[in-house]
Amino acid sequence: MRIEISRLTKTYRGGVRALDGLDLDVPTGMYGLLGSNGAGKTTLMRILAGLLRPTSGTVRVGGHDVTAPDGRLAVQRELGYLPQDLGVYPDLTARGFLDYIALLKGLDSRPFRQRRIGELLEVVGLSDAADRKLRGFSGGMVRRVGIAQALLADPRLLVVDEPTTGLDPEERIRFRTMLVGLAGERTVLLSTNIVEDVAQTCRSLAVLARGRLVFEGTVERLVARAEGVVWTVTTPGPAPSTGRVVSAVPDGAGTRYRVVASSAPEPDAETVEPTLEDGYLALMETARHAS
Ligand SMILES: Nc1ncnc2c1ncn2[C@@H]1O[C@H](COP(=O)(O)OP(=O)(O)OP(=O)(O)O)[C@@H](O)[C@H]1O
Repeated sequence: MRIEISRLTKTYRGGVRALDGLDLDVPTGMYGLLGSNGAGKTTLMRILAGLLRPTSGTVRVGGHDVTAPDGRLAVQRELGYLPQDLGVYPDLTARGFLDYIALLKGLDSRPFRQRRIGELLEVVGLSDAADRKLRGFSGGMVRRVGIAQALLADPRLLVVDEPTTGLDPEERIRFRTMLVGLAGERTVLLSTNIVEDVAQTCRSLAVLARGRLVFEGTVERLVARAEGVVWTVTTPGPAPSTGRVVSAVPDGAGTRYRVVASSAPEPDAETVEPTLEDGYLALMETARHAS
């Protein structure tokens, strides 16, 4: 299910311009949306979900215009949304909570709800915990309940906003692998500020900075942005003063620095293969200097 965004602007009351003339096409499959804090990701997700009106511009999801009342209803039927701050009722069980949300979504038939909820608990790997109260769930388990509620109406578009923040490494990996499994025929739009999550799950991505699109394309293309500008150097002295230090690891009597810089940060620095994180940092450096 394709998302077509054209000249999208959102200015909040008070004057903050969260989206500034955004043009973006999102294809079917798993798609990453990266950006630092305040870049406009949540604003975009909320507009897609029909929860927030843009100031101007158009957003079409599967051909329906989200900004028109008819279109918004059509899109809401096709879209599942996991917000950053999904509130759950700690005294409900996972099954009870999903049943409650299903009723709110208008799934009136009890046998249908029971069957659907059973299937979804299986999909998100929570069948064994289905009748436990949410109070005792880990962060990753709560997010998986969140995905299950987003999938209740079997949407063709799944929008997930920073779902792995605060999860431990194993939960993060399990969660993002589950998202890949859900992509297939669906579009899964994964908004995050964790570069590694996109590197491990998406073929293509967009990067936002201050409400503008600063990159759109494949993961390989963003990695290539850092070709020839990632260096390592080991020194007993302080960190190199040019470029952006990506990592600093104690190494013998000194420290091994990984640096993104347009020229060698030290005479004996050597270039290394870039990662997506390096590509992202190189891009952000360029975007910062351009503004
Ligand atoms: N309701 C609001 N009223 C006024 N300004 C807002 C509101 N919501 C967001 N903003 C501002 O809009 C900008 C974009 O915020 P948004 O939450 O969309 O960014 P984000 O990329 O999701 O950030 P984060 O990664 O921190 O969640 C920020 O400057 C933010 O302070």
